[in-house]
Amino acid sequence: MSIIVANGTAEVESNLKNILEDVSKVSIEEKNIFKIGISGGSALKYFTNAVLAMRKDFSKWKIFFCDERVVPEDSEDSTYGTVKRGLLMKNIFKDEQFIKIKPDLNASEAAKEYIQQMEQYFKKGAVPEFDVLLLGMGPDGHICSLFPGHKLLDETSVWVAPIEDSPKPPPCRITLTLPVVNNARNCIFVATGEDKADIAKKVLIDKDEQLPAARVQPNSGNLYWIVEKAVTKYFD
Ligand SMILES: O=C(O)[C@H](O)[C@@H](O)[C@H](O)[C@H](O)COP(=O)(O)O
Repeated sequence: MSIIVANGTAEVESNLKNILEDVSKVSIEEKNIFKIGISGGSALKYFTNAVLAMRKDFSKWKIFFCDERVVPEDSEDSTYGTVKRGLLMKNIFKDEQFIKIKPDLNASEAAKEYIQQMEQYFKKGAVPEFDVLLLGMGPDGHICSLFPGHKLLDETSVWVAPIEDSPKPPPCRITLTLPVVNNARNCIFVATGEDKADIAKKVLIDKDEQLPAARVQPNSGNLYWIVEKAVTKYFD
């Protein structure tokens, strides 16, 4: 695990940019495609700024969602909608580069349909191997839409699961499951702000596996934590 301590959010973004440039280059050289899963919240903002600073050819990128809220695309809660209102409109990506949910379905149908879309990009019968999963961590230690104490944390039978009782609104979502998260070639967390200091200590120092973020332990991939200095306040 690499913990990268950044002085401020601009340094968070530049570290993220550097890692994404390196790993996307390797993936495209090896396989002619780069498959990344992105999260909502502040991670999405840092992703957007890192991408805007790159000024490169993104045509080989395919962008998936680590989780998504089952809401219409024009809702402020839609992660894809937020991307669409930002990066797409700046003509950085084409709409077809995004693998997105069908928001008219219910959560259960949307999760199944998302798996079918993923099957076009990952080997059938094997756990999908993302090149990068970009993860945020909630103040309760959640990742994707996998919340502490929720039964979905133990879900191993599907790549993508529905959730209809998310403790954080909106309640209906789909989420990658932990076996998929841990099979990624690179998991990159971004965590900023002093309000993440307490939970970051529990996850990174105490390694409390009740917390979803502490259960991100890639099988053979790399794990990066890009954290602002304030997040490491209780590390000593
Ligand atoms: O679907 C969601 O509710 C968010 O995407 C959520 O999972 C987010 O990633 C974390 O809460 C961290 O968000 P912040 O970094 O903004 O605190």
